[in-house]
Amino acid sequence: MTYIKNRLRRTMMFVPGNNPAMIKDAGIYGADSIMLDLEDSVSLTEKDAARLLVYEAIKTVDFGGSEVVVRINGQDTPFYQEDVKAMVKAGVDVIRLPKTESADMIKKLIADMEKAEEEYGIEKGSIGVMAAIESAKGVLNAPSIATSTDLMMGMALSGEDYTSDMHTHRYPDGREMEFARNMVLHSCRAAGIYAFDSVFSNMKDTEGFYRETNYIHQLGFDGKSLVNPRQIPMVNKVFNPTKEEIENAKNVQNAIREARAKGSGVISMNGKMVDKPIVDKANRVLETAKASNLIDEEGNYIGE
Ligand SMILES: CC(C)(COP(=O)(O)OP(=O)(O)OC[C@H]1O[C@@H](n2cnc3c(N)ncnc32)[C@H](O)[C@@H]1OP(=O)(O)O)[C@@H](O)C(=O)NCCC(=O)NCCSC(=O)C[C@@](O)(CC(=O)O)C(=O)O
Ligand SMILES: [Mg+2]
Repeated sequence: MTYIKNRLRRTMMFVPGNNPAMIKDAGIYGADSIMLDLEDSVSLTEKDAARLLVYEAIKTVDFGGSEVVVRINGQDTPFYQEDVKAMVKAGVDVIRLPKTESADMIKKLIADMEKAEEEYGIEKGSIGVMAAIESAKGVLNAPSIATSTDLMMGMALSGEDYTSDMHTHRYPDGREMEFARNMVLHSCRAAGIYAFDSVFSNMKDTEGFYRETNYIHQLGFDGKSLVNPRQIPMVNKVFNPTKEEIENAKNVQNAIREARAKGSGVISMNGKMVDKPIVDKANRVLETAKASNLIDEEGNYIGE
């Protein structure tokens, strides 16, 4: 496996690293990324067993088209060093560092990965990293964390630990996470990396899940961390462009082509101005549609 810098990353599903049944079938649900977890879903007594299981799984399980990410244990734990070594040796796509609070923590991770890469003869730079932002300190340092290494694939806001650190809870309107969401998102956009929103832990609250997913899609996040396969189609429904949006994007491209042929960079389409930023947005809609297999090579709609 090798880390791919640019790809579709709408859904990143946590899979407990000590659950062989869940790990074995994780690839069938069509998540863009599967995140095998060695941290908080694994009890202290199971840490070594989970590391071995995840190592074997990366080597042997077919995860379909999903990218494989592993959330290792934090740098303040006795499990961290072994986790880094084992995941580098296994050749995981991306390592996710939990509870990241500074650029120095990422620099330490990179140094430890490089040591392991040398030891096991793995190509340097073939494994990406991502940072989970889970505290006030992490949020305030998000801009420097985002730019701490060229191998940074993205950052995720971790709503459960973050709201605990802030002495609050998760509320339906999400106001308690407004500042953190905007800090993480702006840091990611400025650094040109992916931005992931938090898990939504109440599996029964479908309405709440849709409300939150629509909200973070509107803000500009690339995707969301998930805890259950039932959440995958719901996120895709929100993030995938509709047939109407795809048709509109194609019309924008045609309109600007026409305008440029006449020597202009701006044109009116159905009473709305079309210029460069509108064209950039239309291009992004069509790139997402293509990556999600909603249009074919010629741009014809083939989605459901
Ligand atoms: C929540 C629940 C117990 C519900 O169980 P249920 O039994 O009700 O699920 P059902 O829907 O009935 O399952 C139907 C079928 O799907 C299979 N299936 C279910 N879930 C699957 C899955 N995840 N992967 C593969 N397969 C799965 C299941 O095996 C069954 O298969 P089958 O029997 O064959 O039909 C279960 O989903 C689960 O354990 N989730 C993962 C929880 C987890 O990892 N938490 C830690 C990460 S968060 C954190 O740490 C906070 C954070 O750090 C986050 C941050 O940093 O972002 C922060 O601070 O915010
Ligand atoms: Mg957490």
